[in-house]
Amino acid sequence: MPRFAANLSLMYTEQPFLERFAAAAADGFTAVEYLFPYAYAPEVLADTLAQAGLQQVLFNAPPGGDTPEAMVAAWEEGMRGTLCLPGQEQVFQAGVLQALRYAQALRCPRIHLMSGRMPEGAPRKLLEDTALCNLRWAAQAAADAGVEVLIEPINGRDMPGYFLQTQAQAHHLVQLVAAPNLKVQMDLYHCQIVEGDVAMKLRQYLPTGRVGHIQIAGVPERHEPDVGELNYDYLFGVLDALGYAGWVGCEYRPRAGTSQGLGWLRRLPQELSKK
Ligand SMILES: O=C(O)C(=O)CO
Repeated sequence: MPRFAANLSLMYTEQPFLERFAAAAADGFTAVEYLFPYAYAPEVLADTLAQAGLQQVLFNAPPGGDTPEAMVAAWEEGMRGTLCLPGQEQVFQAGVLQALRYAQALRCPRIHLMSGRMPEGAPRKLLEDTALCNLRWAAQAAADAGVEVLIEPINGRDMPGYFLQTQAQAHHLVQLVAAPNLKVQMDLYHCQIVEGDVAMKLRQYLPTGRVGHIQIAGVPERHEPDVGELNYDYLFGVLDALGYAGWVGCEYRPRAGTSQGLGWLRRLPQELSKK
């Protein structure tokens, strides 16, 4: 069975952020991911992880902005990364360097670079060239720090105009850059909304070795993975059959209480998550 990480941006929101770590550990998780660490000093987060006995497996580079306040403002204004944005290269690079500093302090092996929303009227080729240039730079900077960088296709219903929406688009960029530490973050929720055929997409892409992280949620409401149009018991079997050894991030909004909603996990025939 896969190894599951709690996503502390969407789960345990009943509690203040720093208390979510202990709550996840109390429910048996040994790993966490979340969107952004920048509102807290890295030492505070490292201590919180250590006290809860958790490992950090993923977080995002800044969505835009160059201070914690500006990053929050950028997110609230709808910025969803700068990877594909011409003219934002310096903001992109500063954000990656900031993320790598946190990754080292938190011993986190991978970071997600959000690709951004397409500016109206911008030619896709220009955005793709910008993304490629930025990815080459980021993969090298991250390799020097021993960290993987990920890009993720995200559905355009949740993020209208998002640059990367299909698995094929993300894998195309990863193949062009051809850096061993650049991979795709495959969120099965987004995959089902945009293109469907999820089991076959797993069978197509996992054997390439280009998928570095998986995330899950029920479709269409992004609740627990035991509700909605995807059959996750079946998909977890597909992951096992394909020998997927990475983490599966639980990036969903609990319907009515995070711990109360973990029945789907408790019913799985294995320890809750493995180191
Ligand atoms: O919205 C998502 O799926 C993300 O992973 C954002 O980082």
